[in-house]
Amino acid sequence: MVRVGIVGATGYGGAELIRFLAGHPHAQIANLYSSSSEGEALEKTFPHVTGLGLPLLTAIDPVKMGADNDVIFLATPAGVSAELTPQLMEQGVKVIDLSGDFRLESGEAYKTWYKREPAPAEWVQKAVYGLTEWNHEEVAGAQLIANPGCYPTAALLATLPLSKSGWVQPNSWIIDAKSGVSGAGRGVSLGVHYSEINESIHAYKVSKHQHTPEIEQELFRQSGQSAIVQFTPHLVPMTRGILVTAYGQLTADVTAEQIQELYTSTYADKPFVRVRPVGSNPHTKEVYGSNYCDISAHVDTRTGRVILLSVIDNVVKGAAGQAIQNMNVMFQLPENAGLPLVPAFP
Ligand SMILES: NC(=O)C1=CN([C@@H]2O[C@H](COP(=O)(O)OP(=O)(O)OC[C@H]3O[C@@H](n4cnc5c(N)ncnc54)[C@H](OP(=O)(O)O)[C@@H]3O)[C@@H](O)[C@H]2O)C=CC1
Ligand SMILES: CC(=O)N[C@@H](CCC(=O)OP(=O)(O)O)C(=O)O
Repeated sequence: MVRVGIVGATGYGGAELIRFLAGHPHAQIANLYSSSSEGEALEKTFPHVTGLGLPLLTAIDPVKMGADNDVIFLATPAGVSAELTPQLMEQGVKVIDLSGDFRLESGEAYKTWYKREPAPAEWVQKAVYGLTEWNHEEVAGAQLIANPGCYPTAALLATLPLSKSGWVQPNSWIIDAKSGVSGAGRGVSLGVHYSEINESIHAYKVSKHQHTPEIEQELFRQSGQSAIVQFTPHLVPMTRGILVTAYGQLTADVTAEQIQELYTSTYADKPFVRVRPVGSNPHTKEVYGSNYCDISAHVDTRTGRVILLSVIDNVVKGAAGQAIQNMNVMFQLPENAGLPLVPAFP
């Protein structure tokens, strides 16, 4: 059994890690760490985990944590893992970071978009970007995984096959995205106050969102062509789910059926990407609570654009589910071990 430690267990990412790991056939929750609730039972924060026999929350002590776990998930805010990770890795333990601290290769870019100091470059270099479907081999050999951001997961799985094919002008991508409120985490603020967001929708961080350079970096890494993307996130009054609508200018007369064929073959052996029929419109509810990313393609012959639709559950494929998928690959376990295959519907 893989011994798992979770830092940030009292947050949404932590709660979802526990939901999947509690039923994982090859992993056991060995330690739960908290910076605020040391000595408490997690049931006090999350009654929904009552009866799982979880360990009590203990204090974060990076010097001890390496020996007590085979892998540690860091489901913590930006800046925390930059500090903890080097100390943990020096003890040989594997680390899967759900935050953005190790995703951007450029420290300058991190500073610009996250508005804080980057992790030391020598540690950032050790990180493998954990978009499992595209980096399987590197993930298998990694000690440190930078788990992708929620929006980049939905956007990259949708745009990468076409970016690589050369059928779309690289600088033409426009990525319009909508997210449920759990994407902002469990912390309370006016921006997620029920009466301010319910029955309303708004864009935020227009042209300034920290996932923009992450999407551009990975489009370049996988396709070899640099791309400047226009990315606009929106907050919608639902709990979970992301819908990405990606528009790209086609360079050739390509039909939706040809694009469908490209996507079907690209993702043929990938258990968590479902290519939906040409012209269909996936709903976030159809992946709710699951690790799936569902993608469909439309072609508008009038404008010469492809329109890709991509849906995920932000806390699952966008965070905890993908993190466990990466753990499975790192420990040579079945890629879907512990991850539910059928979404909760309705
Ligand atoms: N929610 C989502 O859909 C997604 C989130 N992410 C990223 O994953 C990470 C976790 O997100 P999420 O679970 O939503 O966030 P939450 O705010 O829900 O939880 C974060 C947890 O981190 C712990 N924490 C806070 N400050 C510190 C600190 N200084 N040192 C150690 N631990 C701390 C807290 O637990 P305690 O007080 O017990 O220590 C808290 O419960 C974030 O980086 C987020 O950006 C990525 C993709 C999607
Ligand atoms: C709805 C909402 O607020 N979503 C968050 C998701 C980003 C996130 O989780 O942060 P990192 O991926 O950078 O760690 C946001 O837009 O900032």
